[in-house]
Amino acid sequence: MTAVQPGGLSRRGLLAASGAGAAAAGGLSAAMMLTPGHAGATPEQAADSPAERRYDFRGEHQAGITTPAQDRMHFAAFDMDPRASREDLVALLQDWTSAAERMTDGRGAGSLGPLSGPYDAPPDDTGEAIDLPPAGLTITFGFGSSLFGGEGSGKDRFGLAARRPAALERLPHFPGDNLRQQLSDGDLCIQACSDDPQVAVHAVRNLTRIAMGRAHLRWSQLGFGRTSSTSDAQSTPRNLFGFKDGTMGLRGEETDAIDEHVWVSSGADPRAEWMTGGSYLVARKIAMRIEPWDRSSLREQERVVGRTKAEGAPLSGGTEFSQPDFAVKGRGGQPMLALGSHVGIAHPSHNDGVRLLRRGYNYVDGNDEMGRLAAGLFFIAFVTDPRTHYIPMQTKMSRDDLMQEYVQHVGSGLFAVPPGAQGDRYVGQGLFA
Ligand SMILES: C=CC1=C(C)c2cc3[nH]c(cc4nc(cc5[nH]c(cc1n2)c(C)c5CCC(=O)O)C(CCC(=O)O)=C4C)c(C)c3C=C
Ligand SMILES: [Fe+2]
Repeated sequence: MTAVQPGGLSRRGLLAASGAGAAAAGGLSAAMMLTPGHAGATPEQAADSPAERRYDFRGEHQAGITTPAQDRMHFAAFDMDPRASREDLVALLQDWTSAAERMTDGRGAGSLGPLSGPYDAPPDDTGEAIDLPPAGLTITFGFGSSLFGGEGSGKDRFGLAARRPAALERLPHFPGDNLRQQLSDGDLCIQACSDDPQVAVHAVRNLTRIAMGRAHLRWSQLGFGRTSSTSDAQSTPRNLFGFKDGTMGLRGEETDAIDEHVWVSSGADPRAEWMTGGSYLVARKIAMRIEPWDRSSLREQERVVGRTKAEGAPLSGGTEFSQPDFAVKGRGGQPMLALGSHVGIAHPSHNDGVRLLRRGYNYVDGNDEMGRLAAGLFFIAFVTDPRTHYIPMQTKMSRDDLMQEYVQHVGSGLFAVPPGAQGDRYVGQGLFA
């Protein structure tokens, strides 16, 4: 996904152009006072300044997948309202498409903006992003299996059962899972990522407002501090265990590997040809047992991860980006890098060559009544097929991963992410053709 030249009227431009305070005081529609023009970044600034960076919403694939992972995330899952029809669903996706296109371009969610329109009506944007550039905002939409009805998901309310992808089943129960229904599943999902948390929250808030009467929030999660790198240009961040995370993640620049492991190819599922160019989003809310971890020795922590805490190098030797060597033996003939370490379990050589495009975030939801941090990792991966690229690896992890002692999966969701909306199409339009 490339950063694009800004177009249209930015939020900052809107404020400047509208003379909003005066308009409001005089009871005028500030929309009438707008003049064309743009006060946003030049392409050079867009390239140089993370705050001014913007990504085109439209394209072959949805943004927010191979886009360089931003630092903040707001993820939200929605259920359709009980009385909503297929026409309501289509209209919602059309409205979400136009709002997402506007907001990722740094404009308000609606055409009038936060300070315009009839004085006696609610503004079509909530306003907390006035003056804020998009900071690389991407908005990515997905469909949950319950949207399609049939096969255990109830009535086919939207006439979609025949087009449900075979890969879009509810994820199975894994040993050790302690899933809460109020943190799992959903008919629809939105992943909003930005380098500014207020911009990501503004996007989800406005999309939720737009959905009113058609769909409602089921659960949501804020994330800070990416735990992955999806571009060669990014340095490796650290997770809440204090380890570098994302060293071996798939990078957007590896286009052949991305085609193989991330995008759904034509012919992959005759029933769901509409998914060509799309992907599957696996979301797992993973609580981390921070206090026991903090009381464990550095030796134990490195043994569990399989990498050094300082540099993130495999325990078999080398530097951060050296390949692990599981044959290297240490004292007493024991492998330097335990096969049960997290890296040992997850390495492609032990998973039929599978690689994941991970896009997770740290989270802290305050603390529990015992004074323990309610913290963890909101794991997101985009995969070509969860049946080959997630379920087998998670099955092994939940059984054999040394890290399992320090984590517990509490939320879960699998969503079909349609290809990007091109031309004047709306996101997911192929599903309704
Ligand atoms: C099923 C997939 C995975 C889950 C769930 C998962 C949770 C999880 N991971 C860490 C920390 C690290 N993971 C690292 C590497 C790594 N993890 C997965 C998959 C899952 N992780 C993969 C495929 C890999 C790459 C393996 C490889 O190719 O070698 C690392 C090492 C650094 C890196 O390569 O990114 C760390 C650290 C936590 C804390 C966590 C759940 C809370
Ligand atoms: Fe991992």
